Amino acid sequence: MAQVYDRVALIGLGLIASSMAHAMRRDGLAGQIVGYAKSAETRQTAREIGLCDHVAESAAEAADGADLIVLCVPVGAMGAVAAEIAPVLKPGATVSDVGSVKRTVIEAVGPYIPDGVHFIPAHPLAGTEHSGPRAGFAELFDNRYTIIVPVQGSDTDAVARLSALWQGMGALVEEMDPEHHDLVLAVTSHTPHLIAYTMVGVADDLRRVTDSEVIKYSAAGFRDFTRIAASDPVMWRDVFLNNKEATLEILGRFTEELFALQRAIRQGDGDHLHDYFTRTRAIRRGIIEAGQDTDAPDFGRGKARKE
Ligand SMILES: NC(=O)c1ccc[n+]([C@@H]2O[C@H](COP(=O)([O-])OP(=O)(O)OC[C@H]3O[C@@H](n4cnc5c(N)ncnc54)[C@H](O)[C@@H]3O)[C@@H](O)[C@H]2O)c1
Ligand SMILES: O=C(O)C(=O)C[C@]1(C(=O)O)C=C[C@@H](O)C=C1
Repeated sequence: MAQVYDRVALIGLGLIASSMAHAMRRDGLAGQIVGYAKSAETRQTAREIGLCDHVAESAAEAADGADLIVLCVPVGAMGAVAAEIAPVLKPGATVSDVGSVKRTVIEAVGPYIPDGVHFIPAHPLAGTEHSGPRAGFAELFDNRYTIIVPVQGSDTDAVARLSALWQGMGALVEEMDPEHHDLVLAVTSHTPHLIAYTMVGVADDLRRVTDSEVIKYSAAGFRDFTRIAASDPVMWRDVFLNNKEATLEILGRFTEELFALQRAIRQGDGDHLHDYFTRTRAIRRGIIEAGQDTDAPDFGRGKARKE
């Protein structure tokens, strides 16, 4: 694929930024990649592994002269970074981000974007429990959705160009409005993470109390919970503080269902349990039959990735 942007600045050099750097290089999508992270240790690591063409000493130095600036920092840090880079943004440049929450990021960053600069928030629905500049890999976004969340008056050419970059990095691109994004992600990502954190905490408490080996002998499902619960605490603290309304709404519904199942177990109501599990099994099967399982070997064939 041809180059999409001349100079790309990545602010924050963790899992997502480093994966973007590898993916952009794999496909020659950027003429030059400049990076910056707050911690000197991270900047040093990025230099050692040759992650970018240049590692800057400030966010403003990285953003200066860039055609695309992508904010890859925890959601709670987006506004401060936007304030820092605002004075050096060149006319016609695009500022984007990869934050897991969209409405509060738009509120925090939007006011700093000068006239003549495009602001196009985005969110790749891809990740791992690892963080930092060594965690990235070029294939992270392959066949995964990236949600672009255009703000009012977003320039269509600038949106198309950013979409082309994400498609070049292997992603399937869709657009959503911020409120819808935050609600969908509260269901599919944020609340499930909270449940995993809770379950791992409960198991850990139990281990201490009984001195049994619940974690050592955990089966596959629980092992997945522990993987998710190993995710970066700063990132996830910021997700919940910034998607309060939607996660509280989904948690409320979750708790109601959980109480109903708890009552069914207590009362020996096998029909309730059987009906419930039959319904949830049908959901998984429906996803697979509809060809919506992005892990299926033939998913997205011919849609996004070039062979
Ligand atoms: N990890 C995931 O699964 C995942 C998936 C999609 C989107 N996201 C979002 O992407 C963003 C980055 O997540 P990540 O997983 O790459 O995190 P990470 O912890 O791997 O990296 C974050 C980076 O930001 C830097 N940083 C923190 N505050 C900063 C500041 N004020 N100025 C400059 N640099 C700063 C850190 O030094 C680090 O290099 C977050 O907003 C997160 O919500 C994460
Ligand atoms: O696979 C994982 O480790 C993830 O949790 C990735 C995951 C997700 O919930 O799917 C986590 C947060 C993001 O904003 C997007 C993707």
